[in-house]
Amino acid sequence: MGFLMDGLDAEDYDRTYNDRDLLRRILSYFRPKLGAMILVAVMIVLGSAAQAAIPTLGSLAVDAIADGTIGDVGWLLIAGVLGTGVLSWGFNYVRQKNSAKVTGDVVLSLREDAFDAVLKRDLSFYDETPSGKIVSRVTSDTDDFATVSTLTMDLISQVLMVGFVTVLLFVRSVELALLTLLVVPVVMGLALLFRRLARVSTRRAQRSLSRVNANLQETMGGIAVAKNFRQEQQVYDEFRPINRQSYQVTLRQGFVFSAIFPVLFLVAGLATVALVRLGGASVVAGGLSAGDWYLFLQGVSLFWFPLTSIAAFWSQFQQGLSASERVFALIDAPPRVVQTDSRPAGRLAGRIEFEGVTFGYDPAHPVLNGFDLVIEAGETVALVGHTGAGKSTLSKLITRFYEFQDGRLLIDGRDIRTLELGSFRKQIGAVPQAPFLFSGTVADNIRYPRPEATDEEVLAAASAVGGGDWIEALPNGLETDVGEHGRALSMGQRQLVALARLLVQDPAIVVLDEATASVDPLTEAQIQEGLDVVLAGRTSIVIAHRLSTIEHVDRIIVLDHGRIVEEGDHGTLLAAGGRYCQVYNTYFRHQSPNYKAGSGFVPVTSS
Ligand SMILES: Nc1ncnc2c1ncn2[C@@H]1O[C@H](COP(=O)(O)OP(=O)(O)OP(=O)(O)O)[C@@H](O)[C@H]1O
Repeated sequence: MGFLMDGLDAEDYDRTYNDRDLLRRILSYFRPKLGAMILVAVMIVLGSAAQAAIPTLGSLAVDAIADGTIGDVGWLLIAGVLGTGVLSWGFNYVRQKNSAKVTGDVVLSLREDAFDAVLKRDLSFYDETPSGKIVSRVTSDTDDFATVSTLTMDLISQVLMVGFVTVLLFVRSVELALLTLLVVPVVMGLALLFRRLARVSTRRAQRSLSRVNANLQETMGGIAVAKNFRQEQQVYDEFRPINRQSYQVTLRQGFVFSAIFPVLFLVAGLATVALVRLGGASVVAGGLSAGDWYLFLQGVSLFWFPLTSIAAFWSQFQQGLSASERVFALIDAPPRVVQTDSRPAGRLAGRIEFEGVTFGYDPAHPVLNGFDLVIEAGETVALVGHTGAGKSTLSKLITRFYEFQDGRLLIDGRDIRTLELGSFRKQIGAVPQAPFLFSGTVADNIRYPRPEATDEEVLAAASAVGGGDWIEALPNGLETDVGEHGRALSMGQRQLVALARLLVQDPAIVVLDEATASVDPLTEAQIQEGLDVVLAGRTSIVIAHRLSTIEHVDRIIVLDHGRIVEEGDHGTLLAAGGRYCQVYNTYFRHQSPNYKAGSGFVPVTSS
């Protein structure tokens, strides 16, 4: 059981809505479709009446055969059955057409709302939630939700038909009708019991499917790396248990669902046997006509079918409900990053001040504890330190990925929480290690932060980076298609595009996570030149991985376990022989042009 349920826990933002709230929320999506739904309801009533009329006509025919009048009324009855059949088809057609439209429209708006909510989520949300799981909520969960509306309409139509049939049965024989109805509470009791089981197993099945999706998504994203390292087998080995878990959980769901029918059919079968026996005896004794008896037997099957499908309905209905719960939870997920005000940031100078900032991804385990740091406007600072020291964490707080728990973070002396996020982010240029390029041309990607930028502005930005020579190396210059995720460009070219993009954005603060991938010396020089141009006049925080960067920045900050252990410029720090030298020996020493294996160590004299 443990293995079976591994990884099927709810997401952080999942919640349980009470039935009333959930229903109210669902109905709010249907309210705009009231007209079409009324039409559907009318068609359901007419269609159900037409369906109930056919066995009645049949029973009249049986009676007519019994009393020998079939020759006179036969054609009339045939015409009646034909007419009712055609009408029934017509009612059904109008109903299906309109209900498909209602369902489609509801899914459309729900999916739009879900996608809108996804776009509004904090960046920490994407840091923590596998994209496959998000995709699954926006696609398959909204689809499952649609089944709720289809099923509800089916249920209403079936309940109505049961109503018509019940009235007919009571008109013919009160005793037999009561006998038929006796079994209803048993069936409904079983259905309700089943409902609880179905809800739990359905939720698990949905979660296991989204786990499969998340795994697939991640695998596809990193397929090149996996293949490079010949890790196909390991990738497969990771997928297998997740897929098997989905199989097991879905199988279990199937077992739960299929268990109910044999039980229900058994109860229904016993009731039919009793009716055949008692009704038959009544016909023989003359208390009931043959036509009535026929109507009862037909009526019972008309009666049972909806009852059993109401029971089955619960399972799918629950599936739809828990899917809608998942979509609403996504839409309602509270933001982590909370602004206390929304004052326009305006053009910032770029002074950044951490004042006693405490932050932990898990608040119980802070990564930063009472952290202080001032970065002056226009200063270029390199953050260095061993892996896990807290370099990315600092940049994620400045870019407002995450909410810190204590202290203050001031930008130009203003509390970062009081700035309107949209205008603040326009002033922040963040460049990740592997810059992401969207499908389209190089020019489209450079223009991305400011779509109204003219061709001249785009060309000027591209030319300013690395002297612009790199554009000539592209097969179609700035019109070169970058391919999916920029795969048609080299790593170095992607970085140059990202730098040109920054120039078009013109932010006051740049947060740059330097690429670790090595590029050829020419591109390296172009990137360095590009950086000089792009960072000039802006406050820059560089998570440094390149020797040429640390040699040129105004100040290097050495971090260790979320604390500043040393700061100063490259020369001074090297001379000091402290913690910086350890970091230098580990990460930067070998990048020197004069490097020979095993050489270039800087002696560490204090730490
Ligand atoms: N999304 C996250 N959730 C939980 N813990 C995290 C998360 N990101 C980072 N951490 C933890 O926070 C600490 C600081 O990580 P951070 O990424 O800031 O280090 P870093 O100095 O940037 O390291 P690297 O050079 O490897 O990127 C580490 O202990 C890390 O495990």
